[in-house]
Amino acid sequence: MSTIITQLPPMLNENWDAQTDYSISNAAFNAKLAVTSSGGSGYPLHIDNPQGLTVGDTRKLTFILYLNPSHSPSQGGDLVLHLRDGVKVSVPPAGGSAVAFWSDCIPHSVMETSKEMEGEEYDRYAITIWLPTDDIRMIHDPASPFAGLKLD
Ligand SMILES: O=C(O)CCC(=O)C(=O)O
Ligand SMILES: [Fe+2]
Repeated sequence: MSTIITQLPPMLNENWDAQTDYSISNAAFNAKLAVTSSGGSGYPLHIDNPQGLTVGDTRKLTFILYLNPSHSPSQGGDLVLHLRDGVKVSVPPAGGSAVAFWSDCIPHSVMETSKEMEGEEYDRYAITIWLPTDDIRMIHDPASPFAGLKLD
């Protein structure tokens, strides 16, 4: 995990162009390992950083790594990104897959995990790392093409 935290910001920052320099910080804001058991609750629709600078929250990028090597679609627990024009993108929490999205504007939800099947317990493991920006103008930037995705 520390490898992700140290290598992701420089990797991303090398690839912005002049107009979209999101200046992802080398300082990880926070990280969590979430474990949801079979038949566990999901997350309702939310934005990770809805209040931003009003509460001093500079989180810009949410990076999630899933650790479920034998995941099957019937186990549920998909992350759903709610994009513009009603477009939804489902991300199954399959082991080894990772997803990144803007913490300050992309609404997302997580489907409930299915009840245990044939006596088999299913735990859903997700590591989330939130990366702040060093350029606070990037938080809730109205010029961002994603600005319209924010739910108030
Ligand atoms: O575990 C996931 O797929 C997403 C979790 C999430 O949205 C959150 O912790 O804010
Ligand atoms: Fe979230």
